[in-house]
Amino acid sequence: MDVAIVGASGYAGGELIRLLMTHPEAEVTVATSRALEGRPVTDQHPHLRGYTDCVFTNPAAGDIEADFAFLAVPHTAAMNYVSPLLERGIRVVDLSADYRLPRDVYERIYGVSHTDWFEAPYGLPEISREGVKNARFVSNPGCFPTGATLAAAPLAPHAAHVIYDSKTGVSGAGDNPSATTHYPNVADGINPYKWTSHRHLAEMKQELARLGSTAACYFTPHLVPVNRGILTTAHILLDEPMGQEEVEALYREFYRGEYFVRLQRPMLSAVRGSNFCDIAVESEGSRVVAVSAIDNLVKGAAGQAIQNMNIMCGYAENAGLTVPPCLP
Ligand SMILES: NC(=O)C1=CN([C@@H]2O[C@H](COP(=O)(O)OP(=O)(O)OC[C@H]3O[C@@H](n4cnc5c(N)ncnc54)[C@H](OP(=O)(O)O)[C@@H]3O)[C@@H](O)[C@H]2O)C=CC1
Ligand SMILES: CC(=O)N[C@@H](CCC(=O)OP(=O)(O)O)C(=O)O
Repeated sequence: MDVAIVGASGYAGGELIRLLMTHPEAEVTVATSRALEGRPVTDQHPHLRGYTDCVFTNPAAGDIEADFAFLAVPHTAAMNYVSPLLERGIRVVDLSADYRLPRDVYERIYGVSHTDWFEAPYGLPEISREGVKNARFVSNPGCFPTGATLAAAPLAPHAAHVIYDSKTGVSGAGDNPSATTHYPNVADGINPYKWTSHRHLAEMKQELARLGSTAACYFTPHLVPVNRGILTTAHILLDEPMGQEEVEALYREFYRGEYFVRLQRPMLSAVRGSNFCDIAVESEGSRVVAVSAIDNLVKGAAGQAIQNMNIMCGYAENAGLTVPPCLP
């Protein structure tokens, strides 16, 4: 199957190329970048030298030739590609935020008008796999909502309040340098940002509701001096107290058979480069602390997008996603 990656020069696009190299059914035949048109992909992604001869191109949306396309471009850019691709029979996973929320919520939170909105399945397979099967278009979740929702999901129907506290690596901000990501501003520090107003909060609320929860939901992210990974501590305040054994049994049952969820002590280094989400829980009665670790560029972006492609196309769900993590 020929695969196009739109936005292939970015961090998420680079990860799509890397991971798809080991996919038995998919081959990257189109890698787009406006700024790097005509340059070898390995100029931007030198770690892939020897693995690909691809050259960046810059086709119009209606001229992209492929069986499947990933959109790894910023929100507001993705919405220009979806319909032209679908109209030509190309299946699509969008990694941006453009189709994750109802239109009015999206427009309010992102402060833009959506020019091509329609409802799309939300591709967090461990929660909503059925909607992804046989879909022609899937919206890939945000990185924070992925780790947060997976941490709290088994307890969602029993929760009165869910407070997510996340630590994220700097690659979450993409490869465009800024004052926020400038080395001296990140190194040796832990910086909370958007304490009560991060744009991913709406997605977190949406996913708790999908799980049958009426819990109030709060979220504060922190930038930490690591390249990759999101560690989320979910404080789940329960309606009724629950003991440790009961909580552990609930998580084991909820995630039974889920290849990408491992119930073990979460460490960013133990999931790095992989599509795993590691989760552990501890109960103190009416509060359960659930901690998850993901790689923001893999389970939080490119890996989950490939997982969705696999489900959409009927491939093994872990095809192209079996390379072990790279601790330390
Ligand atoms: N980084 C992360 O951890 C995560 C990212 N995402 C989402 O994935 C998408 C990509 O993120 P990331 O890789 O970090 O971003 P980067 O900034 O690293 O890369 C963006 C890519 O999109 C291209 N691009 C930018 N603007 C446009 C445009 N208007 N039209 C077409 N192409 C464009 C860029 O190349 P060029 O300018 O040369 O065309 C580049 O290839 C974003 O929507 C992001 O929110 C989702 C989850 C996690
Ligand atoms: C460190 C950092 O800046 N992280 C980004 C993560 C957002 C992201 O990746 O965007 P998606 O909505 O596509 O998931 C942020 O907090 O905005």
